[in-house]
Amino acid sequence: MLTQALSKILTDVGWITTIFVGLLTYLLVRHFLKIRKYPPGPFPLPVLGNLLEFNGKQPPFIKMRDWQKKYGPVFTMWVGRPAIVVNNWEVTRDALIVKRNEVIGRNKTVLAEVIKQGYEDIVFADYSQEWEVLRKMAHSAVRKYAVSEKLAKLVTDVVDNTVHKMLQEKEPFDPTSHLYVILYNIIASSAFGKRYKEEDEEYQDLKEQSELFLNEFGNGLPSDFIPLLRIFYVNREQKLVKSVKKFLAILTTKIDEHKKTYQPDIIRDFTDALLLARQEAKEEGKNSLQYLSDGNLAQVISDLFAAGTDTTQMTLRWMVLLLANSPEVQQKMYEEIENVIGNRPPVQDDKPQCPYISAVIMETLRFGTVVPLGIDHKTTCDTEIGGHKIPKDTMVLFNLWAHHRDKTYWKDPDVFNPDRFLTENKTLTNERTSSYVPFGQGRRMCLGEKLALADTFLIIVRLLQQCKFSLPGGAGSACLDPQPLGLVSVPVPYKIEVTSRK
Ligand code: HEM
Repeated sequence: MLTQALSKILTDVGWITTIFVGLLTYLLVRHFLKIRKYPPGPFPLPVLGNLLEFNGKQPPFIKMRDWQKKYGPVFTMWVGRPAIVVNNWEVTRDALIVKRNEVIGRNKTVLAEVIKQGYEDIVFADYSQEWEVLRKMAHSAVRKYAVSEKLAKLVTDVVDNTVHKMLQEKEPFDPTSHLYVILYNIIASSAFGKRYKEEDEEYQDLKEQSELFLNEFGNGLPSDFIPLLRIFYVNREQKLVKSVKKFLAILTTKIDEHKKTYQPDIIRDFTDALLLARQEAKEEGKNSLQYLSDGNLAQVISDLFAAGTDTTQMTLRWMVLLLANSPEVQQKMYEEIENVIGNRPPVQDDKPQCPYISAVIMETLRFGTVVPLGIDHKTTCDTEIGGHKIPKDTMVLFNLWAHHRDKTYWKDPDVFNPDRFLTENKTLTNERTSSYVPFGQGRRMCLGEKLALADTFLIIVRLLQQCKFSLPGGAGSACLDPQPLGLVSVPVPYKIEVTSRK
């Protein structure tokens, strides 16, 4: 009797083991077959993929550049889904310029859906007619503003205010919050004509939402990497929803105020430019009108804030650090300012006469590469990238940081050297040199490039006309590695001393 029962249990256990081993084999074979569809890369664990390799010791974009040495310029990394990583300029050029429309989609993520709140925007919009309409409209508004006289006056005003505050600092200080006020004011003023003081409640509100977004959600939501995690992060998602709604409510109020005072022949800011585009679409019976609801306009302005303030602010953080660390570069810039501009406020037309300053800006954008992985792209059809077949709807990351540190294209890429952008005659080299992509490339390229370059030139000139930056530890004492965490490239926190040039 006992022997019979024991034998039945053993038979059952045998079945259970067989089923378990069978299931495991099936899952493993499926896993291997799935991996084989994409270019080879670091081996992904089931479910977790390669996520555990990003352990905070090294920025992800540097880790991805290092993987390139083993797997080649195009490889697959698994982050909940397969992501094709491109580290090389020739491949990027083929994918984004030659193939034009084949790798310009955006991936659907929980984060993007929360931000969009049911209305399409530009940054997170997949390749569609709606994206094309919104992008074209915003691009034209931003470009017009970048060359307007208003911008030069605004920058002088905002920077002078900040210089006054910086010079009052008694001890070495972190310049981040000062640079933030400058950039926030420039974007807020360009977007809806508002000037803020640091203590203004609305400024604090906007800043709080932006900081929350960058610090807590800048690396995405965990559920976008492992969907099962969504149930554990409900509170975090709610916090984001609350913050996004608060931010959009402020922008909607601004649009409502503008609608009451708007005059088509006096375009005061981006919001007016967007209202004009909508009015024209209505008058001309254009199809695009359906994409220009108040919700869309708020999303577009929100994009300009999100994409425009932190990027330029982080670039200036790199620049101030690099100049404090290299006094000889700072001195050459100052001499060019003295020769070309003197003490009067700078204007856009001064830029062509200042090749050295332009070279410093270009080198800072290369060296810092503040958006090192761009914004993730998605294939819009079955295509080929770097000789590998890639299915439709696959995530593609262009490692812009690796492009800027590629020894094939750059001599001593880890050295900050503005002269690399100057010819022997000290004129600026062709701005579109190979493997130079701080603003991305192709049809998804940054639409704020012109404004960012204009802002950076006007701000740094006005700062250097009045101040000299140095490091408490002296020239050459700076740490020039990016912070190890996160998807943006920012310097490790530093302190500077500022002295008046007067
Ligand atoms: C130094 C400053 C800046 C840098 C380095 C930068 C860089 C970038 C990069 C790398 C992308 C991704 C391109 C891609 O998807 O391939 C991007 C997209 C974008 N940027 Fe910028 N950006 C800067 C400033 C600005 C400014 C000032 C604005 C507007 C006021 C802006 C608006 C946008 C928008 C709307 C997109 C999304 C374009 C699209 O998806 O079609 N950016 N930027």
